[in-house]
Amino acid sequence: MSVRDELLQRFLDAASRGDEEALSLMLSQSRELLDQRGEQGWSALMLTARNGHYDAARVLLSNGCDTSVTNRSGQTARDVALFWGHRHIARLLTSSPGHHLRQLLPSTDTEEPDIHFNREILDRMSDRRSDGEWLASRRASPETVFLLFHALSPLVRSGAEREEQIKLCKLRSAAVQELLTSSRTLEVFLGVDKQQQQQDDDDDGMVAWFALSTEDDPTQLLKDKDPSSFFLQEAMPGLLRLSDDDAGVVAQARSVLAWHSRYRFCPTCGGDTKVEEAGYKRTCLRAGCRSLQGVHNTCYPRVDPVVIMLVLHPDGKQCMLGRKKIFPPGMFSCLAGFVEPGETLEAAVRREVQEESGVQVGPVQYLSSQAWPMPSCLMIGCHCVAVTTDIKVDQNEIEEARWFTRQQVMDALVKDKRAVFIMPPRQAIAHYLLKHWIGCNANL
Ligand SMILES: NC(=O)c1ccc[n+]([C@@H]2O[C@H](COP(=O)([O-])OP(=O)(O)OC[C@H]3O[C@@H](n4cnc5c(N)ncnc54)[C@H](O)[C@@H]3O)[C@@H](O)[C@H]2O)c1
Ligand SMILES: [Mg+2]
Ligand SMILES: [Mg+2]
Ligand SMILES: [Mg+2]
Ligand SMILES: [Zn+2]
Repeated sequence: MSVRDELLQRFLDAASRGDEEALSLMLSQSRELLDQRGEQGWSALMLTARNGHYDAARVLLSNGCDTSVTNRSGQTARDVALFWGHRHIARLLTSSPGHHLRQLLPSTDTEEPDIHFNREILDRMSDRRSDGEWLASRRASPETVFLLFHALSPLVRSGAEREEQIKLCKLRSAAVQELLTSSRTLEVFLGVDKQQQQQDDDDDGMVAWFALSTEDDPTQLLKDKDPSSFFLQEAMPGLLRLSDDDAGVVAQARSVLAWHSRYRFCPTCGGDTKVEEAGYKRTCLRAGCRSLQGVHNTCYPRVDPVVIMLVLHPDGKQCMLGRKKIFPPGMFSCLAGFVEPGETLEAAVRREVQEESGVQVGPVQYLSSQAWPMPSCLMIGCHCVAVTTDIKVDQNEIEEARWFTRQQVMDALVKDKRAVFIMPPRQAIAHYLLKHWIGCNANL
């Protein structure tokens, strides 16, 4: 008997005996044993079904075992379980493949999280974007709010309540007259204040917000404005210091402005473009350009979908987190990656996890999303369950990845002195994915 045959025989014997520990141990060393069949064409799952070993069958299922495999008589493990009267095992095997892994996913019937960048205090009123007359009246109104940006950085001042907090400078019409008429200014209509709108549904009562991006020398500009104001230096972590209300507006404004700065010329023919729809469209000026026919998505602000996922261990007790070299020391976070063309979210999750950690993923479940304006990502937050557990990181993308227990995540969350890692900041959806997983455990 070859070494391989001997190993398989030992694995099948463990299944016949219902020895869960031996099964788990052998699978952690050689996963390919999982669906292999012995001399009679019987797989380990069929043997647990034959002998009524419910827990051992669960171990095999939680490792992603294939329930559709048949023996030489064409019976599946479920057929075997029914024949020998083990109805509870038959029921276990009736569920769809991956059912047991799926049970490890936390519940999704929660409120939409109010995380940083996600709050919408403005009604975007896209139907007004082409209403020149209305826009002009809003521009001239003394109530209107103008946010100033330079090189994608908003004009801010230090918050009064907490030192680390910063506030957007909300300028009025009189303060921006010169900027409004300058060819070096780009204007984007952001929307109208929702709260105000509820109180007063008259058109003139609406408080409109605009973003103005200027190419003028910022030091010169600041001289005659509020001396305590400044253009925020680093987007990260700078933008995380904004209040939730301000952050939501900046997510919208900064992403649209970033698109303008990257798409000045027509991506189809390289021609000059003009800005339309109050900053929401760039149209090619070259007659006959293909971008003028049909809907061309390069004419509109772009969003890059990114999947971000908390990978759960098949034992349900651990999760995988990784570190990029640029992270602050000690910080670990969820893996993430850009969705590629022609890919579903689930496929993107599986591919990115496999690329970055070498771990294979089974079921994937969407939880919630977050706007991430650096420059224009949409973070799509998911939980997923691994079907393999050996980590082999791609050093180009990730410095290190590890499995952490629930307790270790709890310790990091409450910043306990026993904490072995630092959580991603509360403003990141990664933080929320971790918190949600922890929260779903009734024992904690
Ligand atoms: N909010 C959060 O909690 C959070 C956490 C992690 C990452 N993020 C954001 O998600 C983004 C993507 O994560 P990642 O860097 O791990 O992605 P990733 O794993 O796909 O790797 C990024 C690299 O892939 C390449 N790439 C492939 N497609 C790309 C595309 N469409 N645009 C740009 N680069 C592309 C580039 O070389 C880039 O350096 C990050 O830039 C970051 O801003 C947010
Ligand atoms: Mg990647
Ligand atoms: Mg990545
Ligand atoms: Mg990628
Ligand atoms: Zn063109």
